[in-house]
Amino acid sequence: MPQTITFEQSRRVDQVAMEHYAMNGLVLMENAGSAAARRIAQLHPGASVLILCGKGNNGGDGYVIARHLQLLGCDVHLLATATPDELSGDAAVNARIAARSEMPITFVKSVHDPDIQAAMDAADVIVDCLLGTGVSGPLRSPFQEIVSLANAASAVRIAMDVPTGWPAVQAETSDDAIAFVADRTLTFVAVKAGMNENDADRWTGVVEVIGIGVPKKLLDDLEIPTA
Ligand SMILES: NC(=O)C1=CN([C@@H]2O[C@H](COP(=O)(O)OP(=O)(O)OC[C@H]3O[C@@H](n4cnc5c(N)ncnc54)[C@H](O)[C@@H]3O)[C@@H](O)[C@H]2O)[C@@H](O)CC1
Ligand SMILES: [K+]
Repeated sequence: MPQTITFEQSRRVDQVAMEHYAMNGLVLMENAGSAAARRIAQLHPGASVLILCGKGNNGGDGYVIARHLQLLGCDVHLLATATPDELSGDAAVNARIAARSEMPITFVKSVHDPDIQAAMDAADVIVDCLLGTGVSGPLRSPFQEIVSLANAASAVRIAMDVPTGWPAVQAETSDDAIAFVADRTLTFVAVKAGMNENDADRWTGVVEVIGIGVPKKLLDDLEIPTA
C-alpha cells in the first residue's frame, strides 16, 4: 500500500465520501477544520492567530479553524482574498458564519494595504489556508505578495493541507518559486506525494496527518494509507 497519496486521490476521497456515502461536504470541512484547530490550540494555547483564507475550500477550512480557535481561547484574525459573496459552496457558508460572528476580517483590496503588514506583525501564528489541492500553475497576485509577507513575518507558520505555492506539485514551477515556508503542515487524510522526499521539509516543516472522518471502508477501498 502506498505511503503517500496524490492530490487527485485526495480529491477522490472527498468526492466518494459525498457521492457514494452521502456525506455532506460541510461535514467534511467541519471535521477537517475542527481537528486542525484543536491541534493548533494544543501547540499554541492562547496564541494570536492570523488565518490567511483563499477563495476555495482550503479557504473554507480557514473559516472553520477560526471559529473553533476562538472557542478554544485563541485570539483570531482573518485575512481574506475574497468577500463571502465572492465565494461559493461550503467555503461561502463558513465565510458567512465568520462574518456574522463579527470575527476580525481584513479583506485584501490592495497588497500595499498597511493593515496586511500590521496583521502579520501582530500574529504569533500564521495559518496558510490560501490554496490546497485545487492549485494550478504558479501563484497569481495577491497570493504571491501575501505569501512573501507571511514568510518574512516572525510568527510560526502552519500550512493547511499543503503549503501554498509548494513547487513539488507543479511541473511548471521551479524550486525558487514563491511558496509558503511552513514550520508545520497539517495535511488532510494522508501524507501527500512529495512530502516524504529529501528536501520537502524545507517547505512543509513537520508533516502531520489530520483525519476528516470519512469511513474506513472508503479509505481501504481506495487504498489510502491509514495510521
Ligand atoms: N469537501 C471537500 O472537498 C473538502 C475539501 N477540503 C479542502 O479543500 C481543498 C481543495 O479545495 P478547492 O478544490 O476548492 O481548491 P483550493 O482551495 O485549493 O483553491 C481553488 C481556488 O484557487 C484558485 N487558484 C488555483 N490556482 C491558483 C493560483 N496558482 N494562483 C491563485 N489562485 C489560484 C482557483 O481559482 C480557485 O478559486 C483541500 O486542499 C482541502 O483543504 C477539506 O475541507 C475537506 C473537505
Ligand atoms: K494551504
